[in-house]
Amino acid sequence: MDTILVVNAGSSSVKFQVFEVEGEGRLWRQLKGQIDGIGSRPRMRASGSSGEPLVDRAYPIEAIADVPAAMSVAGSWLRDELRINPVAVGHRVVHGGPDYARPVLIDPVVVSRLERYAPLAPLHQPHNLAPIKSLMTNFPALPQVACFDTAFHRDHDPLADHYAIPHQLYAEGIRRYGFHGLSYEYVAKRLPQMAPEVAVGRVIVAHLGSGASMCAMRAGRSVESTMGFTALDGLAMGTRPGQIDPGVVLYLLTEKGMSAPKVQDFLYRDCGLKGLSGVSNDVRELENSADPRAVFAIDYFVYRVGLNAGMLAAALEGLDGFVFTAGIGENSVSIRARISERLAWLGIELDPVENARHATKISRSDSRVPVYVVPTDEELMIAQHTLTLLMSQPLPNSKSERVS
Ligand SMILES: Nc1ncnc2c1ncn2[C@@H]1O[C@H](COP(=O)(O)OP(=O)(O)O)[C@@H](O)[C@H]1O
Ligand SMILES: CC(=O)OP(=O)(O)O
Ligand SMILES: [Mg+2]
Repeated sequence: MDTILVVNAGSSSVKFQVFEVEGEGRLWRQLKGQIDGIGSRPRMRASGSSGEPLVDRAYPIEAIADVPAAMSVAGSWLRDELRINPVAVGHRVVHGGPDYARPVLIDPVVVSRLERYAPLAPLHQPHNLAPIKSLMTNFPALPQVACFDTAFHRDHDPLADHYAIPHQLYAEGIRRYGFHGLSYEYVAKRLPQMAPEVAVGRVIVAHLGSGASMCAMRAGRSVESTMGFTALDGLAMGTRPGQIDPGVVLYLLTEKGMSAPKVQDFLYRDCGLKGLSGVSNDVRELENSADPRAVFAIDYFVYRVGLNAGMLAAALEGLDGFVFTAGIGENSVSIRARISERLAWLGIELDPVENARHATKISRSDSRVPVYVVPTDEELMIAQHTLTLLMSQPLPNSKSERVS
């Protein structure tokens, strides 16, 4: 059986899926799993093709202290316990820089180019590249494909992807890229099946996870994003502040005497919900906490989502639909309700019963703007891109020939 393994390292989770490749390029999901709660309550869960549980293990916080540790636990489980032996591996790589506007078959030149973007995504890029490099060393003939978070946003109008800085810096790659593109691409593919009349219009998609951003889509194409050059911008996140006056960064450097690496660590790891609450980066823990700072952190998150939705509605000059996705967007009934309340002025009216039962459409039938919950599937997008690239390439090993 030919299988494709997909690896998606986020900021608080490692997600993986295994797909069987059938003739004529069809994919069948064999296994879906994740280690989430990294930094709070690590837990590995996976299920098989019919949703049957394969594993459910909780770990002490220090047993899986970071993403590389999670990667190694998940890798051992797939390799040693399940004996997964894929014909290709597809990876989420957060930053494609100015070079990569679509998925690419990985070789050493690609890896060294992608390493240049590690400073632009220090929470992700090194973790995305580590398994690629280790598989390349141990299985040099194994095809690997990189799929980029930035790619879906690459058609932005120059007005949207420039900063107001001299053009020379844009040419050097200092641009507003936008992230979470694989998630938005999945939603853009799924929405026409659910609500074709909405999908052709102006839609805001709120990807609210540990990293969080929103995308303004017109007819399924990204026209604006809350994230920019790096995944620090926009909404407040688990450990990142979101939009912050660059003057604060200058102040930390010049007046507080923090070194540049210290400021980087601070902005990526100690701010956002974690910094504001002093309790946790994990929304589940904040929702269960009575600490006023935890309450404030969620209030802040909701407020900033509302503000940014206003900005994206302005970019779209109106709104025909709103979508929640990712860990918080798919699961938190109360945050969805509170954000929707803030967006009443845009024509959003939630149906509390449908919201509470996590229905696909959670707005009232008379809401001018319909609201949907679309569970994202970045891994499926990666598997599809990987297969498409495999089918267009002559492959080195015979086992993979059937795919092409
Ligand atoms: N049932 C839930 N209720 C509220 N928040 C949840 C729930 N499940 C997950 N989350 C939140 O989703 C976030 C993780 O989302 P996820 O999309 O997996 O992030 P990432 O991919 O960036 O690691 C965490 O803040 C977590 O607390
Ligand atoms: C880009 C980004 O923030 O990703 P994640 O949400 O997976 O951390
Ligand atoms: Mg994610």
